[in-house]
Amino acid sequence: MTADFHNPYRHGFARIAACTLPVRLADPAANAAALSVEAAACSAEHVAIAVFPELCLSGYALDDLRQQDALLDAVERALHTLAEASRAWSCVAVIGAPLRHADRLFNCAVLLHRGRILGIVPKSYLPNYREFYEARQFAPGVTRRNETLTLGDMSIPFGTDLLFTAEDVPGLTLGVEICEDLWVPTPPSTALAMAGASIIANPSASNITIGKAEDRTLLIRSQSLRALCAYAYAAAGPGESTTDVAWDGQVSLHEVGTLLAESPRFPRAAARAVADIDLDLIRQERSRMGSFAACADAQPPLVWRRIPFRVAPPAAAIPLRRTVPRFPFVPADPGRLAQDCYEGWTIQVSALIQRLSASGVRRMVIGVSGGLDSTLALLVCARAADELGWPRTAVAAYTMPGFATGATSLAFARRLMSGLGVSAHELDIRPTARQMLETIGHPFAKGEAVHDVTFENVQAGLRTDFLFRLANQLNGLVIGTGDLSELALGWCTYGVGDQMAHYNVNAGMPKTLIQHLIRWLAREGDWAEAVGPLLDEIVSAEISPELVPGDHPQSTEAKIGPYALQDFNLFHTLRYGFRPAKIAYLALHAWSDAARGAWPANFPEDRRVAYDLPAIRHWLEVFLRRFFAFSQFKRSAMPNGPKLTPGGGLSPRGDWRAPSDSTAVAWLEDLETVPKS
Ligand SMILES: Nc1ncnc2c1ncn2[C@@H]1O[C@H](COP(=O)(O)OP(=O)(O)OC[C@H]2O[C@@H]([n+]3cccc(C(=O)O)c3)[C@H](O)[C@@H]2O)[C@@H](O)[C@H]1O
Ligand SMILES: Nc1ncnc2c1ncn2[C@@H]1O[C@H](COP(=O)(O)OP(=O)(O)OP(=O)(O)O)[C@@H](O)[C@H]1O
Ligand SMILES: NC(=O)CC[C@H](N)C(=O)O
Repeated sequence: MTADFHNPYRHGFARIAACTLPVRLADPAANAAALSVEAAACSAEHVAIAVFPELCLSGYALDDLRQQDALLDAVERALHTLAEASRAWSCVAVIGAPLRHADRLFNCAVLLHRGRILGIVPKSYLPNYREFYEARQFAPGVTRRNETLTLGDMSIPFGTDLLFTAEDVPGLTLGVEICEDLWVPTPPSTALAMAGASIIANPSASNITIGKAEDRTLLIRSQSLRALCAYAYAAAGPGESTTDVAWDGQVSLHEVGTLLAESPRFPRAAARAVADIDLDLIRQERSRMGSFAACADAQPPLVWRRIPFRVAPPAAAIPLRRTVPRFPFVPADPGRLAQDCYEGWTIQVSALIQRLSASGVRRMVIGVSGGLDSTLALLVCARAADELGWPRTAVAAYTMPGFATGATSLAFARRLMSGLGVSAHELDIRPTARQMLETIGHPFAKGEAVHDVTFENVQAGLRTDFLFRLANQLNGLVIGTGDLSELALGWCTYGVGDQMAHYNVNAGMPKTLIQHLIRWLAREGDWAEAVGPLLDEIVSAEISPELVPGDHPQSTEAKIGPYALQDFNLFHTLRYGFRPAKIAYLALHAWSDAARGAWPANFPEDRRVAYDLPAIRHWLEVFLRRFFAFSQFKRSAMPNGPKLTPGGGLSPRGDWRAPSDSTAVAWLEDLETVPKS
């Protein structure tokens, strides 16, 4: 049965929980009862895997009580009870318990599911330093592979060679390591991930000391990034013995370096972090980064036992448990956004400085329209001149009014050039454009109001012609202005205009980030006073190519879609290769409710809009047609320019190689699976 469109399992997600709960020391029956309540609650929330703390069935901080047979017998009885109780849960519960095996005692993770114990994983590396004395009671599990543990009438796979694979959720494979295992130079999760585990569960009992939570987070986050996996970490909290240490019950879910969910620290009651893990994202990252597979292939061969289980996820609509950022290129967190602006801008400036130095030219030549893109490029040029110790007049800036140039844009261009102190020029392209239109026999030259693409491109082309010849004359480079979003949509004029330049500083910069970058630049640097308020005005203006005359400026977004949505579509297509139905599903979560989720700082209130599914679907179709079937020939011939965002670049020599004569059929077919309302 195919799940409902509004169901995360249909779109490659699996719901995972990391849980902590109060324990009673040396009281397995009571702990089993509490665990049962929590596992049932997770099941009710459609969780596929719920991870509980290390030794939570007995309590962790028991020291030598761990070796008491009465306690260990009680643990085994409690496990039987839990196995029985698990018939009522749909989730796999990963719980910690001390278990006897082969005349030794092991610190174990037990995986319970629908009345069965799927397997038992012993802790590989025991901490036995500072406040830890585990080696006094436990045997290390690192060498235990391919064994079976007997518990009453149950024979259970036991070892560090176990992987748990969902048969009915593609890409869901679970590997387990326990607390200290993460703190060693090569954690078992590294091998587990390379053997196919997409999710790593870590039941932990990590006492808290000042600053330690940060260290844990650093380890978890980096392991999830390095092993390209999701990492569910569940630490022991209330109830653990405070004889000599204290506990904070930290639980968190990370996915490939990103924190998805965490619970408050120092909980007094049961607490959990729940999130939908993107298994498509993990698969895509692993298959793209060939070094992941190469590293896996270079390891000494190991035999893994793969234990199957069935999640039986719900088929009906259920809400997604995950924040989907509205602007994948523009973080809502103000600190992160400021940092991204600083980095993006500095990369642009330093790349331009390198190109200017290497080429030996002494001038930058640029067309200034008063629009966003040329504003940013002009600021980059001005700063490059400053850093090179050149006068600002080394920037030869030209505003070139045409048939549709608005008075506001022209005024913006003039004020910007003079405020920055660059060498400012005005060059009317209309006589030359008329001449060209007449020469090619265009009806506009005879006075007819024909404003077709030829009419538009004659203007864009002449501007570029002027700039290139001026560059020859001035010993300069033409600095390009076209941005990443326009390149994605083919919204630029081939061979000229914002498609062509000697060096394009904006080629890697998405439009949604440019808007914030200009706001940020309005407040940074020594030009804040001279042009800061002007920069705010430029960002607030309607985006328009101003190539067609009319009562209102030509609206770019009315034609090719809101950049907010098109940048969203671009990011998920480019970075992860997601199918259109998934992108539409994600966009719906990001954009269907203007009141849900954070907006980036300073984002204007009147632009805080929502998009419903029909709008999302419509603009996604425009994107797919333009990106896959139309615009690649423009990208195949694009000039040099730096990649800027981790979301990707579109250079045919770098981040995006594609044929110029492809169709969009496969993507449009997939889009058909998206409901029309
Ligand atoms: N697959 C292919 N391989 C090689 N060449 C191909 C091709 N498909 C079409 N062509 C050729 O390319 C031409 C189409 O490309 P092109 O000449 O670029 O023209 P086109 O893409 O039709 O028009 C450019 C559009 O971009 C807009 N624009 C331009 C500049 C800036 C902005 C802005 O707002 O920032 C917007 C402008 O308003 C106009 O609508 C076709 O007429 C054909 O000659
Ligand atoms: N009136 C103009 N004077 C000088 N250059 C222009 C003019 N109009 C366009 N250009 C040049 O052509 C480029 C492409 O024009 P376009 O309208 O796409 O860009 P923009 O106005 O800078 O920014 P946006 O695309 O955000 O409106 C400009 O960045 C600029 O370099
Ligand atoms: N239980 C453990 O393995 C704890 C050891 C680990 N280094 C920690 O303090 O988090």
